[in-house]
Parts: sequence; C-alpha cells; structure tokens
Amino acid sequence: MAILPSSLQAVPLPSLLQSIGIISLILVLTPLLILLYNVTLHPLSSYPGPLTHRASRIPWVLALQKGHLHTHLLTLHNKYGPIVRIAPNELSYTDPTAWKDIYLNPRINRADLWFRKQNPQEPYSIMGANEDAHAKFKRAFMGGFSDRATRECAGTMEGYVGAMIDKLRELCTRGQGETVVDMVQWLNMVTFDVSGDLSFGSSFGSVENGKPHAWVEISNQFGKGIALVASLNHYHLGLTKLLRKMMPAKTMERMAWHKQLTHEKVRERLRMSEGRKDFVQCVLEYNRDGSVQEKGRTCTEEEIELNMSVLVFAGSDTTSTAIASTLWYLIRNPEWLSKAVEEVRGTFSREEDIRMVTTSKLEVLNAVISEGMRLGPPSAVTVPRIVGKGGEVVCGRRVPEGTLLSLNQYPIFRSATTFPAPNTFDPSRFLGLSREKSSAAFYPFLLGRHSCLGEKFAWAEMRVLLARLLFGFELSLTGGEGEGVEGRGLRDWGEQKTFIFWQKERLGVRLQVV
Ligand code: HEM
Repeated sequence: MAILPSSLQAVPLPSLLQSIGIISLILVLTPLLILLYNVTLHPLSSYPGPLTHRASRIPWVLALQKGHLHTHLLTLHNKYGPIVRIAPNELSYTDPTAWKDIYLNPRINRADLWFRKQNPQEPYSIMGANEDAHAKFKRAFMGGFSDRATRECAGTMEGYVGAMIDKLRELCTRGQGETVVDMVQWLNMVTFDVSGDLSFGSSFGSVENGKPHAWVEISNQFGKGIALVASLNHYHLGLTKLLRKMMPAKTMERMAWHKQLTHEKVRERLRMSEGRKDFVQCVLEYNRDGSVQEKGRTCTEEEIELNMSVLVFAGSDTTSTAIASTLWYLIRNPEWLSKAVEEVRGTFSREEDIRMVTTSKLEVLNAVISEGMRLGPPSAVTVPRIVGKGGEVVCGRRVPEGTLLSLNQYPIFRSATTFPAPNTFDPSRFLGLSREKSSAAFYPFLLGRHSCLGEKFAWAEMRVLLARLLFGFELSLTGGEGEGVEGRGLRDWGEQKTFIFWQKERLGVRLQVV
C-alpha cells in the first residue's frame, strides 16, 4: 500500500470476485457495443442488409466455410436489392454500373485478405494486394500473353486436347463404340497438363496416364484452405499462424511435397534451353531488358516459382470449370447441343483443323461457352477490393475509406434484372442484337488493371476443347444419375459448393464415337 499516493490509500480496492465481475462485464459489453455501433453509428449503417450481417462478419464467414457464399449472396441481393451490406465493413453489388466504378478506379485496390503473404520473406504474387509488385509482374508476364505468344502456345494446348480426344476414343472402342466418363476429371486432367507444360516446362502426364497426378489432386484442395485463411485474416489475431501449427502432420507433409515438386519443376524449366514457347520465356526476356535491370526490377527465381504455380492454377481450374459448366447445361438442353454440333461439324471436316485460329468466329460455340460461364462462373466469389483514402463514389453513392467492395460474379450473373429468366440456359443472350446488352454486364475475366492475363488463351482453349468434343462424339446424359460416375443428380450447376474455386462434383457424360 505504501507505494500508492496517500490520497488513493483511502479508496477501497475491489475484491477478487468484484474484479472478475468487472472483467466479465467488459468482455460481454465490448462486443455488444461493437455490434450496436455497427448497426447504428457505423458509416455504412444506411446501406441495406440483414441485421445479422450488418452487425457482424460471422454470418459471412459461416456461408463461406459451408461453400454456399455464392447462393447466399444471391438470396440477399434478391431480397435487399443491388447493393447489400454483407458484413459490417463490406458492400456487395449486382448493379452493372459497379463493374466500371470499382475495377477501373485506380484508387480502389485488391484487399490484402485472400492472398496475403504468410511471412515477410515470402515473395509477392501477381494475385496479391501489393500494387507495386503487381505492376512489375504484369509487365514481366505480359509478353507471354500477347496475340503472337498466345498463337505460339496454342500449338502445345492443341496437342494435349488432341491426346485427350484420342484417349476418350480409345475408351469408346473398348466399350463397343461408347463409354461413360466423368468429364470433370478429364477436363481437370487436360487443363492442368496444358498449364503444367506452359508454366513448369513439363506436363503432369495425367491425360497420358488416364488419372490425375498427385500434384493436381493436392492443388484441388487448396480452395478450402484459401477460404479459411481469408476468413481468419479478417480478425487480425494471428489465427492463421495458429492454424498452421494445428495442421495434421500428414497434411503438412503433403504440402511440403507439393512445394518441393513445384520448386524442382520450375528450376528444371529454368535450366532448359532458351526460346521455348511458354509462359516462362517472357519473364526471362523481361529480366534481360537493360532498363529493367537498371531499375532493379528483375524477377527473382523465388518470384518466378511462386507466380508460375499461381499461373498453373489460375489457368487450369478456371478453364475446366467453364467447359464443365457449359457441358452440364448443353447435355440437358438438346436443342442447343444440336445447334452447336451442327455449327462445328458444318465448319470442319477433319478434327485436326479445329484449332485456336479456326474456332474464334464460331458464333454458337462462343455463345454457349459465354452462357456456360454465366451460369457457372469460374470465379464465382471474387477477391474483395478496398476503398482508398478519402472514400469514393460507387453506383452514385458515397463509400467511405477502408470499405471492402465485392462484385461477386455468381449473384450478378444470376440477377433477374440484368439477365431475364436468369436460371435458364439460353445462349441466344449472347447472339445477334442481345449480345451487346448482355456483354455490358458480363465480365467473367474482370476489367481494368487486374483483369485476367490469360483471357485470350482461355478462350482459345475453351473453344478447341469443346469443338473437338462436339466434333468427335455424340454427348448425352448417362440416363442413370445417382451414385458412381454419373454424379448425384444436381438440378442446377449452382447447387455445388464454392470456396475460392468450385468443388466440382462428378459430371457423368455418355460418349458415342461419331
Ligand atoms: C475461363 C477461364 C478463366 C477465367 C474465367 C478467369 C478469370 C479471372 C479473373 C476473374 C481474374 C481476376 C481475379 C481478381 O483480381 O479478383 C483473373 C486473373 C488472372 N488470371 Fe484468369 N481466368 C481464366 C483463365 C486464365 C488462364 C488460362 C490464365 C493463364 C494461363 C489465367 C491467368 C490469370 C492471371 C495471371 C491473373 C492475375 C492478373 C492480374 O492480377 O493482373 N487465367 N482471371
């Protein structure tokens, strides 16, 4: 007591019980006051949304972790309108004006949530939130995605697609002219083989072996991990570090093996002779540029390694989702299937003529793929953006600094105001006079400085894949949806789960050789 000033010595100190009571009260009151502030005085309090979402981020986290965020957001937009407050600090938009207001605004950047660095030594990736690093990588990789480079890489892609068609034909021959396959698996195998070849210098050999390589299987589980980390990153409590410590030893081992194989593959590619037509060559050329070297802006081997694994994933799962979704709808809509088949078989007489350059003008083919991507957008829930200093105006309304903005593709593409009869597969939306109107609200590859670098390549791969399948086979439903390769009988593509990527279920398709 002697250390207290004499004036305070008269004040009675609380007993242990009283102290526990006060601390408990603070622990209960603080979150309650935060919830109350969020729904009353918060700068976003005038935006509509359910009370639970306006008060706390927990409902958003739960929907994301269950894999239902895409359908949950659609339900919210149908109820509350084109701008919804989906978490205390986040607004979601289905108003098409938001595309340009958000993605073409240089002061609105990616929020550092989905692809945050785990430690300071880790390099940045092109998907990250650091704008300076992003600008460097964009310049370094751009050369690999120019018109000329895309045409050059297309030959490799056509080779793998051809190999897949041969394998499927072989399976049909063994089955007296027909077979039932899980198209999701075949599309995953071929797209990862293509991306592996162009980013790592060698494919995974999945098509050749008729089964997915272990690297591909592990990668397919990453979506859930990223979604979990993205949820925890909202709470600034170092929970991601704790999560890493809690990971089962087996998962850690698989991840370490995955990282090591990535490392070896990229180093192997870097040792290959110059001039290979792939996505690495452009970075090597960029690094040799004198002005780049002078400014100290070259890419390190660690940066190339990380970004190549981003490219493998960004370039494969997305493309395979787009074609899986398109096929899912085509085999359930025989009228459109016939139109697409007629166009392809009417244009080509030999399979080898179906190439990147010869398929770009096929109107029905392009329209069915767009409609497939509208109903099953590969990037269904998007990395949120953050409003910079001073705030911005989005869709005619002021949004304060620090607000997270998201334009999630699933709800905007299923919005009845923009796409009438939104759940119907109707490729005529992307044909003739309707095309311009639909396209104004349809940016599956985004727009602006973060838009998809691989858009042209993706279109080439999607067209060649689908056209060759339609040319070589009669495609139909298996006629017995249930367990097994047929899948579980979804009524809509959107019933599947999404984390950052779709958890695609089996897609059974009957193939008959033409
Ligand atoms: C149907 C197929 C594809 C779709 C729908 C798609 C969609 C997207 C979207 C929406 C983004 C922006 C992500 C964000 O900032 O929130 C993106 C970025 C990106 N995509 Fe794609 N993508 C596809 C295929 C590809 C392919 C084939 C490649 C490469 C071979 C690729 C490489 C990239 C890269 C490098 C970025 C980052 C660009 C940047 O930040 O500047 N994508 N993609």
